[in-house]
Amino acid sequence: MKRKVALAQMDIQLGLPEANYQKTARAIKAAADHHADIIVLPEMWNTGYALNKLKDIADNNGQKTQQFLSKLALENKINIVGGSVAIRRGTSFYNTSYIYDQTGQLIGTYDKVHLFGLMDENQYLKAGVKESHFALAGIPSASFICYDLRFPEWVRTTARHGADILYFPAEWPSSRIKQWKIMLQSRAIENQAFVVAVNRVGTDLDNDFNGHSLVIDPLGNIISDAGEEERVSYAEVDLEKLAEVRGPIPVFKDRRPELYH
Ligand SMILES: NC(=O)CCC(=O)C(=O)O
Repeated sequence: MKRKVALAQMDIQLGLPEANYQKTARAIKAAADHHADIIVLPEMWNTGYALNKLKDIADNNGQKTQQFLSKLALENKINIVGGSVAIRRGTSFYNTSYIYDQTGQLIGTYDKVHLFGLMDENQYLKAGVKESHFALAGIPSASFICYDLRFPEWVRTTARHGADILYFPAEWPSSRIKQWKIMLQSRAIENQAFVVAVNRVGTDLDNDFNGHSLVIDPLGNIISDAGEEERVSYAEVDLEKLAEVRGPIPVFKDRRPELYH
């Protein structure tokens, strides 16, 4: 089974949701025109890291984003891993993913579990507490958000329930892009899964972002690197490869969880 994945490596307008919704809609339509099965968006694509303005610009209960993604998924017959958006739920703010299938049904949600202090998330956001599992385009999958990448124990905790593709939407600054690549390759190898990771480009008040959205196979080979420009990039994932990798080295079967503390 093969699937074409589109990676929306976008610039994000800081604190300007309307402009970002419009750009995201264009990216989703472009991916559908290229006959992609799945499109993946970056982290916090509605607001960027305008965290001190969340009271005014966060999406209330994620309602606008949910309607927007559902409609675009259905109209364009495309599966959407909705990166993440800043939302308000009750009196708290979250960094939240919504995942839609191509009929416009919400099939997964995820609140970022590990908040990134260097970008002040811990001052403004509440952390999630749950794993995300979903079957998208017929593929058992799991999603994380950016800094979650640095916690292999969390990725493993989720992946051990079975995930053929691990999604990592991000706003990962260029100063640490070497670490981004190495850790994404590591998560792919150790979990014997494809990794699809979408980073933004552009700048905000504190950071420069240079993309390098990646698709990585279960052996850690980079299948596609979107480079440093704003673009929607495409890659094909061949799920047959999973059995070839997992058969001879069955790491999930060989785990010794009784020894891990
Ligand atoms: N938005 C994020 O979570 C950034 C994480 C990051 O840059 C890191 O180095 O980790």
